[in-house]
Amino acid sequence: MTSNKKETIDSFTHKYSKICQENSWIDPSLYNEYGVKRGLRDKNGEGVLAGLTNISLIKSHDEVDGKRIPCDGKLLYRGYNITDLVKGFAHNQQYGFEEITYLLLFGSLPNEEQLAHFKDILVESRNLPKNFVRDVIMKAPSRDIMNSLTKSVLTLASYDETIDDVSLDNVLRQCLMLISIFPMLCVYGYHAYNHYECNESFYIHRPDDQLSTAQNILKMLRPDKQFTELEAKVLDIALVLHMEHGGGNNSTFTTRVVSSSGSDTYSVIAAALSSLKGPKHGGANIKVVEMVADIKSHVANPRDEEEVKSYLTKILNKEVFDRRGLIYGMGHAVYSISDPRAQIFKGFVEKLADDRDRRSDFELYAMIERLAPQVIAKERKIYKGVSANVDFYSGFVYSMLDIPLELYTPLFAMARIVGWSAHRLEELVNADKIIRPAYESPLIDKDYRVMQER
Ligand SMILES: CC(=O)SCCNC(=O)CCNC(=O)[C@H](O)C(C)(C)COP(=O)(O)OP(=O)(O)OC[C@H]1O[C@@H](n2cnc3c(N)ncnc32)[C@H](O)[C@@H]1OP(=O)(O)O
Ligand SMILES: O=C([O-])CC(=O)C(=O)O
Repeated sequence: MTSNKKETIDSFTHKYSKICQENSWIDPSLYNEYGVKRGLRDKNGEGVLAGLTNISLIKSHDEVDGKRIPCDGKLLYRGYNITDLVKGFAHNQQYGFEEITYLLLFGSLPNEEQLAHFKDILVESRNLPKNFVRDVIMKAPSRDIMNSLTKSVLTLASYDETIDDVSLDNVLRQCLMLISIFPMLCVYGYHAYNHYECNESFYIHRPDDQLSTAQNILKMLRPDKQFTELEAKVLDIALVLHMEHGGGNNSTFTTRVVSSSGSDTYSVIAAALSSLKGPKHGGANIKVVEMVADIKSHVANPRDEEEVKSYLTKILNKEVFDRRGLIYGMGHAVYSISDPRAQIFKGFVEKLADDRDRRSDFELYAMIERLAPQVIAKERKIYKGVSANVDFYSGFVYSMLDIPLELYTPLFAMARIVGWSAHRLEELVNADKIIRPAYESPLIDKDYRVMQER
């Protein structure tokens, strides 16, 4: 674009964005007047009921004498406590991602034979169309691997002759294919970016049919294909913790909404990915790591609580960092006292940090986790507690596995594709009704005026 053209457009958008701001503004008091729940949530954090699901259950409070009393967060996948599931496969020295995929999609834990067969099916489903890496992934590589993943998903639709068939067996086939190829789409997308934009060497390692999803991610990522058992097990747990979180989280609700219009699997998943990458949702894991780096580079003594507190206050007041006023990795739309997934991360992050010589970083994270709720409560009106969410420690864990920052949110997607798939199937089986909430409007009638009279 010539600099003249750019100036013309910039001056138009500068002027008209102010007009948009003025004409789009709705008096916040009208939300109360019309009984509209901002963000579809009550002030105490309870979401508007939008559906029923058997896939997972999230508990954040107890009902005592008709009152909501916040409690430690609890998450059940198909009725099983996430903490027990993780303990179960970790105790058996197994990888959990494939087993929990089976559980979330089909509703029950697999026996050995069912799991072995299911793993074979995932391997069989892991097929990229001929030359897809060359023709799609290597074209216009971007630092934003979520966008590159979305591009790949939408392009895959062109290779599917039954794209519009929303019968369950076809949708399940499409979902299994996406679940098994997401790691390739993300890791190869990163390699293309790293080569073309960062001048690094380009290599494509193929996944190994005998390895688990977590092992294959590390194998495809590393130049020498090498990783330790501990690294792969830690990544596997991280994947399991991110697989599913009810029907109401922003990306799964998007899955439900777009599925309800009758759209195809590729479009549904592209929409869910677009939701997940937002910094208030899955994109927060990148932001947390950037925020902690920013704190380290601006606070003279990161061990000094008062200095860290004062910097966190500046973040909240939009004076520093990305000036959005958010302390990333803290707070949740549902949980108040704790997010069980953050607790599980915390259970092993300290030991991992000691192993990796990152003790001082761990201490800073732990300090932020302790101070942020106090700072947020002081500066904002809090109706329920604020605590660390799943995104708080995940990025730190990935950094200790030497996973590049660009892949943090894509890793969330590689796991959540399973939850989205289960919800898409559940929506198609049960609801079969277009989702269409209502918007109240304070508009008044205006008389139309022809162009010459305006
Ligand atoms: C996988 C996931 O999606 S987990 C969430 C990942 N996102 C983040 O970590 C980003 C930081 N956190 C946030 O932005 C928020 O906590 C959210 C979006 C997750 C939840 O927001 P809400 O549902 O509005 O939470 P809640 O009702 O408890 O918030 C009360 C007030 O505190 C503010 N608040 C909550 N958490 C934070 C935070 N981390 N930083 C700054 N302000 C916060 C809210 O903006 C809200 O203020 P408002 O009424 O002026 O809008
Ligand atoms: O439930 C939410 O709103 C966000 C969340 O934690 C998730 O999707 O994992």
